[in-house]
Amino acid sequence: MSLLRSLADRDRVFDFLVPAASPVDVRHGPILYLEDVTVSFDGFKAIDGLDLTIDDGELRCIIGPNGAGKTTMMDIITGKTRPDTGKVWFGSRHDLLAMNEPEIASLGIGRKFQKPTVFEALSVFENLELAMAADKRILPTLMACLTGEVRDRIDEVLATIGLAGLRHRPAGILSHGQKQWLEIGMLLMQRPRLLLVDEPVAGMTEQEMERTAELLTGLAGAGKQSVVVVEHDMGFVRSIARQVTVLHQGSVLAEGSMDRISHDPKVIEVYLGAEEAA
Ligand SMILES: Nc1ncnc2c1ncn2[C@@H]1O[C@H](COP(=O)(O)OP(=O)(O)OP(=O)(O)O)[C@@H](O)[C@H]1O
Repeated sequence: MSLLRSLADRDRVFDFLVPAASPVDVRHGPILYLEDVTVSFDGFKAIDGLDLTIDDGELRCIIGPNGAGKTTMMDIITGKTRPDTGKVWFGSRHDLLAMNEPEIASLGIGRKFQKPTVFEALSVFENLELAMAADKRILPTLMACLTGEVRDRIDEVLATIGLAGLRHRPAGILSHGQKQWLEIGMLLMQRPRLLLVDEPVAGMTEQEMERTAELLTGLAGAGKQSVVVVEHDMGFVRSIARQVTVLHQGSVLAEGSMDRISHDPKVIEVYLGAEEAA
């Protein structure tokens, strides 16, 4: 019972809890499109005329000072926060502003929050099994015999996240970094098209950071999913970024390669100067 209760309590929306949706259409455009999005909290504009385009298969880093609106932007994409104005589209078929949080998750938008929330008493394998998208209801998922297809998918994900050797160990014994990879693996079980990842390397060792860089670049490189990473660690951003978007006061201050961004006087003034001084 406690397992079912913890499932219901979690921030994350599991794909198997909601009906399947029609696939994203990226034949003629980006996978994610935000136009002139604005949201106010008690008169304060946390997001102010935000435009953002993410191409299919892209790995994008979002940086910006505290309070720039990064988390609010993720909340808008996943349906947690409803903007006052603007457009938010997933491919050319799905208007995300017309959908609720579980519906958006079922489209294949997975979100990884900063803190890992794996089920510590379950094994690594069982955590992945639980996250499997094959069955849409909880109880049959927990009780069903594993099909070969599910086992294959779990093996594939275990190899991707580098935890194959720990498959039968309880998730509770994993290091912080390994828990983060397991949670990314749980999202991958649902075969997402877009992964939103919030500060993945906070609290990680250098080695874990390197492994996480390989994991995220590999996911986007394989072309099966697009990845949006919000991160403060500039060394990590430098190691993975192709395109970087800098948010400031709820809108885009600058966008481009890491090299271009790090020489932009506006970015240095509001963000990089402060980061390097810290
Ligand atoms: N529910 C809310 N009610 C009131 N104000 C909010 C709410 N959520 C966010 N804000 C405000 O909106 C602004 C943007 O916050 P947000 O958390 O999106 O920034 P951030 O870029 O993610 O910051 P950080 O890097 O510190 O996580 C902040 O000034 C914050 O205080």
